[in-house]
Amino acid sequence: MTEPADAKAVRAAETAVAAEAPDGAGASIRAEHLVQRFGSGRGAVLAVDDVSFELDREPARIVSLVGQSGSGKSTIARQVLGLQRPTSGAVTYGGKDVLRLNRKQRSEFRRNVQPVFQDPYAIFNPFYRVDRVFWTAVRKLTDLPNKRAADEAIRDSLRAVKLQPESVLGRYPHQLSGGQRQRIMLARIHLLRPQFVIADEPTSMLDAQTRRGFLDILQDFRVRYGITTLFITHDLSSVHYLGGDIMVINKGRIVEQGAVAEVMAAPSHDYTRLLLASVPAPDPDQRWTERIDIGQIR
Ligand SMILES: Nc1ncnc2c1ncn2[C@@H]1O[C@H](COP(=O)(O)OP(=O)(O)OP(=O)(O)O)[C@@H](O)[C@H]1O
Repeated sequence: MTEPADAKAVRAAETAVAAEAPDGAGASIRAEHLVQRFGSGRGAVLAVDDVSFELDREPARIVSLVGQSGSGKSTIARQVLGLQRPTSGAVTYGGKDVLRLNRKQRSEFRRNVQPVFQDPYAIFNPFYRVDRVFWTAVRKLTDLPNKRAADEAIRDSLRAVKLQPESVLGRYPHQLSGGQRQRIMLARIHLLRPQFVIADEPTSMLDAQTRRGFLDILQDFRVRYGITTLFITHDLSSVHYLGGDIMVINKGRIVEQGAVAEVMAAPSHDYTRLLLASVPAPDPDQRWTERIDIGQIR
């Protein structure tokens, strides 16, 4: 069985050695003129078309990347995580190309930039208890002094995302709900305290109440621990709820960006207006599912 791409990404994020990881304070992530072309000739797809942006640490922010299915969002997430080599352009962390980091810098990057994906089930190995997710992270990415301290930290992290340690530890992934599995990934983030979270459609499989809880935790992490999140979604209701900044992507190009409140109040691009018009209400409990016709928009 081939390993799911998301599991590979989390495993890659765990190849760091904690002892080697300096704190990288103040480092920012920059996407510089990213282009991604898949295939060649008539079948070629231009998935990402000259995309640039910066994710700062101070102040910590939530930056949402919003667009329809196929607009290039996941490709950008993979580029930012160093999992996809751009056709041209680069992603830098602390001023260095993420694909050209030396061992020590890569270790720092892997520790400080953590992914969260849509389907946490793909991350878990069904044959192991969920505890393993934490113990692998503890072993590879933290410098907790002993087993007891690690166990306490894991339990703290579970409580921080409103999970009862006793009701999840010792269980297998299939014995938990989708919302619980996704919270476990948040608990893992809480344990690791990275500088950045790259969250690719993390809430699209969750019901309304669980989704709201998830968004509240991301916000809490920003305020409490200064974690900046790139929140990738096609759900404008969640973006409205989160606030912060928004980048709107259409056919691989960022067509509009700015503060969520401003862009939503006065969108300047036709595509953003269409997206907004299709939202039933700016409330994460009312999910945005309608398909819109973007054929005319450039
Ligand atoms: N490895 C690949 N090989 C070929 N084409 C690809 C590959 N990955 C993505 N694409 C294409 O690139 C375009 C952008 O895909 P991407 O997954 O980045 O979009 P997305 O906005 O994340 O979509 P969704 O919201 O459905 O996940 C799509 O046309 C997709 O088919």
